[in-house]
Amino acid sequence: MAEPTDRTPPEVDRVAASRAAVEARRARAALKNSIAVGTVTALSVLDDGLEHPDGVAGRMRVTDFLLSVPAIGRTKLSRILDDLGISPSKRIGGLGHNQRVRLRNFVIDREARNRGRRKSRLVVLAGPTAVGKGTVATYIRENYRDVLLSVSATTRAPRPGEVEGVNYYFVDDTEFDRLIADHELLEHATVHNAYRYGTPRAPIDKALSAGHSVLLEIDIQGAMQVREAMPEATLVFLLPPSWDELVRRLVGRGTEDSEERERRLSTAKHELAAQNEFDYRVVNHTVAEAAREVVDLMQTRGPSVAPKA
Ligand SMILES: Nc1ncnc2c1ncn2[C@@H]1O[C@H](COP(=O)(O)OP(=O)(O)OP(=O)(O)O)[C@@H](O)[C@H]1O
Ligand SMILES: Nc1nc2c(ncn2[C@@H]2O[C@H](COP(=O)(O)O)[C@@H](O)[C@H]2O)c(=O)[nH]1
Repeated sequence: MAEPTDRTPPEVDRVAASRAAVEARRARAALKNSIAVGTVTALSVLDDGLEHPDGVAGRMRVTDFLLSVPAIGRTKLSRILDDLGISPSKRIGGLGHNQRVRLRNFVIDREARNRGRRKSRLVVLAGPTAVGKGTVATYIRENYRDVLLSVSATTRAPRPGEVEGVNYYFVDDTEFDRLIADHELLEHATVHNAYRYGTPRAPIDKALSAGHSVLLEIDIQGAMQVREAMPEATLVFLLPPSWDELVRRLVGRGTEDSEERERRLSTAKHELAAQNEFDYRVVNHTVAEAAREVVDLMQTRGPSVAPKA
């Protein structure tokens, strides 16, 4: 669909603009989903847009296109646009020759780097409350023996059934302050504006040196700190099949009162918006399948990765 011109009557402008916006939203959603499951590459969408400037992909803003690519978020976006010499308002179909070449080379390089899925010894699993991070992480600990599941320190009280040193190290504020002061934590954060959580550094260094894979199940602030401290880490965002299912899981778990549930759901909305900052997204339809997808991203050693029957 063509951009509105000065000669277009205002009513047609509005209809055309809203139709274009709907189509662009659809294209962005399709791009996001298809890249996640690997059926369509960003390059094929880009080429479609370059070949057909008036088509859906051609009318997509370069900004929206780049934001649809996993692991490109708003923070990286402006640096990428600067490097490519492309203004944020440009559409794919409106790029000049040199801009086209630079953007295309950028996408080709990126896809070549990601091809075959990057394997890492350190994987960070994050995602909104009640999506199932703890359940998937526990499944991995019990079924994939070569993977060390990091045990965090927290200032929150144990829930019924939680065991010191298995689920968490339960510490008070004074001890948490000491852990920070002595640089014993790889990352730490106050989660849901309530309690403090942190990842002890020493067991991770030891496991990595011994050639084991390590899984961290932490919140998004912590994931970003790990990326800074250890850029070789792979960041995985766990998604619920739907928002309603997320709420069902939170309510069904029954471990928070309604005030705490509201607080967690409000954090969850912000957290879902950060998913493009991650290297991979995995949808937690079933625990075993989500766990397998996460372990697939790790360099695990031989038979220890076989799940129990
Ligand atoms: N694939 C799944 N299908 C159905 N229910 C699930 C699935 N994964 C987890 N659950 C259930 O969802 C609830 C929340 O899971 P879990 O406690 O692991 O979430 P979490 O992401 O660790 O939450 P939080 O960040 O709040 O600690 C639990 O009752 C769990 O049994
Ligand atoms: N930044 C960190 N976040 C952590 C860590 N350990 C757990 N968490 C996250 O906290 C919330 C709440 O956990 P809950 O057990 O009280 O329900 C959850 O999102 C965890 O992922 C950590 O070491 N660092």
